[in-house]
Amino acid sequence: MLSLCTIGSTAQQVAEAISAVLEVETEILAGDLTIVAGTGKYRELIGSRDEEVNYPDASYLYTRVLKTGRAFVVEDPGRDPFYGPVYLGETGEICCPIHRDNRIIGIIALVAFNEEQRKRLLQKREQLQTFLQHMAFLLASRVAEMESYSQLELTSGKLSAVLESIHEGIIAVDRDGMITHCNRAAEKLVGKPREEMLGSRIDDLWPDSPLTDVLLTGQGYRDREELYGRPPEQMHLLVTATPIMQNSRPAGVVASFRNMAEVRSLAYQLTGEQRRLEFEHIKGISNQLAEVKKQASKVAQGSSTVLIRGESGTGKELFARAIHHASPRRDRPFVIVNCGAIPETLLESELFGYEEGAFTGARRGGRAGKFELAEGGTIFLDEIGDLPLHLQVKLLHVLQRRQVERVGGNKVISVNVRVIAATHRNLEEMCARGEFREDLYYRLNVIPLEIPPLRERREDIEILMEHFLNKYCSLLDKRITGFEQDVYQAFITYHWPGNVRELENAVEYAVNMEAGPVITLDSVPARIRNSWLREEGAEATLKSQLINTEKEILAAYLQKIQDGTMTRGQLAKLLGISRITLYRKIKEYGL
Ligand SMILES: Nc1ncnc2c1ncn2[C@@H]1O[C@H](COP(=O)(O)OP(=O)(O)OP(=O)(O)O)[C@@H](O)[C@H]1O
Repeated sequence: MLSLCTIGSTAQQVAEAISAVLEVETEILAGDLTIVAGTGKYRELIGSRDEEVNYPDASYLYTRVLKTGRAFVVEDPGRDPFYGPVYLGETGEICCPIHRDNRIIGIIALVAFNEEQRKRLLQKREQLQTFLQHMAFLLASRVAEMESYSQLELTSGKLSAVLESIHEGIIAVDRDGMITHCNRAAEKLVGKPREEMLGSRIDDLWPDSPLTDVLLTGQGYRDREELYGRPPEQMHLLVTATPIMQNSRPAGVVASFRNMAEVRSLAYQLTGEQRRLEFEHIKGISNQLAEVKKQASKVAQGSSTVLIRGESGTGKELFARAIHHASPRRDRPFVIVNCGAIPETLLESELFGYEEGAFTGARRGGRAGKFELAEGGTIFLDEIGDLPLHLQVKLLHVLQRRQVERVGGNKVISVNVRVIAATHRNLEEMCARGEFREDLYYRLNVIPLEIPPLRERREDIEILMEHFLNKYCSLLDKRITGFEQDVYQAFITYHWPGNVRELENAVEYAVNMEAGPVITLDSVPARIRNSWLREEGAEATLKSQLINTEKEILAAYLQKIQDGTMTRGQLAKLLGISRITLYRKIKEYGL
């Protein structure tokens, strides 16, 4: 609660006005007996404390006023037992407490310093006491007023600290649409200093602003997407507008808004794909793979469109992710659209979004497309060869103008998105057959990257096997240390039509099946095992043919030894082998 000291100048004006009219001196004291205002001899004492405070135990006059809350009249200070020291030459006094909310916050006193003044006081003592009570009430009201004002100031200070600290832009307008408040975030989003905004009309700042409707109807709304400005500087905002009602009529509107791209980016960070993928996560030691990685990391820095070609499962998506995460867009969304997996009827709205009422079942308020969701980041258009012709035209427009138009709408939304497309199909042949637009092909093929199939880089197989073995052992909580030699051979010779994806699946299968400490041929998928056994079978036949031939040759010569036409030593020499080897072979073949 504020003290009387806070209204010192008002109290002084009151004291002087009273003295001027009544021709006696006036003294006003706070609850701790500090002299707040005074006339005559008291004027010099303002700010000091009344002499009475030096007699704290005595029930002197002012202490009694404060304790009892009553008014007192002192007819003769020198003889009054409660008056205390008459140190200024007082001859008479009327004093009255100043109440505020059941508490006494001070005293107001009329003091006589000569006989004439004393008479004047005592003659009209009743009226003067009532008068003092009114003055006391006036002073107390002023203190209350000051208190409300300082509370208001405090609240308003807190409120503006809150407004300044939030990330949302805030703009408030009065009933005439004049901007009365705005915060730092609003200055940043709108791109104008607050001095320019305050006092100007919202319509001038934001033509066709939705806030004008709220002023008219008194109906606010939450989280509605609105466009601010004109392309190319147009901004896509998420706005909440709340009317300020007074006597059931809108007296103003407060709008809070955020940049849609930031909202999405936040949503992406909180809920979306977080997997960061770097080039070092793309495993392999082949020169071919190293070359593609080198090219990809070079192009990552720019924002040109990339077209990744390669058979299914070669790692096209992996490369797209690595490019995004090595690029300056790494903290923005990486959005994937598989053009081959989404039904043609849905693909358009998936890519470009739709407006409310665009078709039956369209969501209220419409929905943003993947291009908008990727704002500031990268969109990965997988299986681009499957994009229907009519969407190829639309995509071409988006790539040329960097703007999207939602299905069923006429708003044009600027987008800043890097495009990485991928396909396993032969786009040149498709162009020749008229299935793929040539102009789009050239737009996409700015930076081509070709990932060779696994069978053309067999050096990568062993390292990939070990990489996936570690991955699935930790996922499945298994302790398998490696592969049997046969399994390596089987994997290296297999033709891998499904590329790395097939290899990954094969290792996952084997880790699941294997009960021992190393992966054996029995645990690998049958198609890989059988393919290997067939190869091994072919090898075995050749070996056995050689053995048979060797056997036949040896048998023929042994006949000569039996005939006595040749000795064993001569035969060994003739065949170019040692006598010991000859004996071993005779024994081995049972000759
Ligand atoms: N070099 C590599 N190192 C580690 N993992 C890889 C590698 N190449 C591919 N993979 C893995 O193989 C699987 C298939 O890769 P990805 O999906 O990138 O292939 P894709 O070419 O995009 O396939 P599709 O054309 O069928 O979409 C993924 O699980 C990926 O993590």
